[in-house]
Amino acid sequence: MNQSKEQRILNFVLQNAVRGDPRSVVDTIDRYCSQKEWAMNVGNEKGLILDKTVEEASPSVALELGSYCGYSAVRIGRLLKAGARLLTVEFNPQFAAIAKQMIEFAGVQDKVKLLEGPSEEIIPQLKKKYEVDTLDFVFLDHWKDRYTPDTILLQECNLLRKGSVLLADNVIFPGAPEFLNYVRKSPHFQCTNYPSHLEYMEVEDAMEKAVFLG
Ligand SMILES: O=C(NC/C=C/[C@H]1O[C@@H](Sc2ccncc2)[C@H](O)[C@@H]1O)c1cc([N+](=O)[O-])cc(O)c1O
Ligand SMILES: [Mg+2]
Repeated sequence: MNQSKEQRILNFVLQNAVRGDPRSVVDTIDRYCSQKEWAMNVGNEKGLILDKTVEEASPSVALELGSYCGYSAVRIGRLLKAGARLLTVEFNPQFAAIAKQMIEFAGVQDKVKLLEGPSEEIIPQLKKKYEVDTLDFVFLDHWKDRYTPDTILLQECNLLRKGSVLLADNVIFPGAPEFLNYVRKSPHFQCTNYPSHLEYMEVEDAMEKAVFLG
């Protein structure tokens, strides 16, 4: 049975990146996906915006919705301070298996935990089952029509506190118009837009930061 694109990306990392070196894993995925096969990793241009936002938030507990191959889980995990943790949610079993191997190869498995299941099931379990009080940082990069319902669900589950930072990928392409409308109209969020480009392409894209005001 021929391999999936995601398996080919993982194999390329296993053969070309340096085990235990998250930066080399990120760079190797970017090299493969810009030269061989496009894939929906956040990429290096938007990745720099992600890095700066994570460093500024300096989260103790972070959540990622949509692990895919683990690119941004590794990218975020490498920046976390001692004792901090990232929970990354993936519901596709094939992608979850790839992401777990990517996280382990990069050596960030002590900081990054992959939770397998849909976000709407996992989010309500975070407090009791995963011992989360509130989330300091949330990266939204899963199905674009889930951004708004999951942002509402995070609030309903009391997982956000004054200053919690949400960062959403792809608000221009493929686009998340109802999410932009929701957070920009809500009195509970302070929004900032970061124009950029779609990963590995010259297509316009942007990220949106929404800070919860309580
Ligand atoms: O569609 C995109 N992303 C959807 C991502 C989806 C990821 O999250 C889960 S869905 C899930 C995970 C957790 N809970 C519920 C659902 C999927 O299994 C996949 O791993 C996308 C598309 C483009 N593009 O150019 O077309 C560019 C991008 O940067 C993108 O992020
Ligand atoms: Mg994306």
